[in-house]
Amino acid sequence: MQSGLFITLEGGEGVGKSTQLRLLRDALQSHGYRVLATREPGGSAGAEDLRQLLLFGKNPLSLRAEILTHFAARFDHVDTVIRPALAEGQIVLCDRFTDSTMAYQGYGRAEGQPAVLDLIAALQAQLGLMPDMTFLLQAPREITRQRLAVRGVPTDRYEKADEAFHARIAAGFMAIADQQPERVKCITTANHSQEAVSSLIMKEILPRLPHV
Ligand SMILES: Nc1ncnc2c1ncn2[C@@H]1O[C@H](COP(=O)(O)OP(=O)(O)O)[C@@H](O)[C@H]1O
Ligand SMILES: Cc1cn([C@H]2C[C@H](O)[C@@H](COP(=O)(O)OP(=O)(O)O)O2)c(=O)[nH]c1=O
Repeated sequence: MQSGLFITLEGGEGVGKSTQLRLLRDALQSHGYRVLATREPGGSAGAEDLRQLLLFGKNPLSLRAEILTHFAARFDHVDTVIRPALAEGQIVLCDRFTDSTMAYQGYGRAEGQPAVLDLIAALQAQLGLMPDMTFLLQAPREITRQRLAVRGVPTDRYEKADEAFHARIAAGFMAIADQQPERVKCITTANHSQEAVSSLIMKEILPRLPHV
């Protein structure tokens, strides 16, 4: 039985997800909550092995193989890390989840082909765990490109993809937010200061928190 709260952060690369995850973890811990901060692809020992393959594998995978590998990692992460933490009443903060598979593989690589979106939705249904809240961080691509340039040269498979791919991903995330407005909150000012973004997110989370 789930009794904790499952919160995910989504958006393109460099939009500030990892930064916000840390700030939220610290803020929630200072309110006395037990928090697990994790990420995808990865987050469990087995899933971290699959992350290496997905991001840095020498050979490309076919689209469906790539989707299934993201989900293989996700099932391990959910089964061995996320679900046990939620069962203990922890707040789980996760950097990316199934919305990223929809956006990157479904809308980015498959350009929104219905059969591919259906496959991802079916795998998500099998997983049987949806985030309680998702924050979609959005900032102009020019800003995130500058941030990534400071962070270093593009390294993994996805960061190296062309601009049209990244535009489809951004549109894909917006489509998901339009379809599920109750769950997905858009943070359209992710280019503002880290503190401003964090307090906006905390304002949304606070009413949903259990009493400590
Ligand atoms: N609100 C912000 N304003 C300016 N720089 C930021 C902000 N949030 C994050 N950064 C910087 O941008 C870069 C990418 O942030 P990061 O949190 O790693 O993004 P993501 O996890 O979405 O890829 C990092 O160098 C980080 O310090
Ligand atoms: C979870 C997930 C991630 N990805 C991609 C998005 C990112 O480019 C990459 C994860 O790399 P990561 O370095 O964690 O991303 P970021 O720089 O945004 O913090 O994997 C998918 O394509 N599908 C997925 O299901």
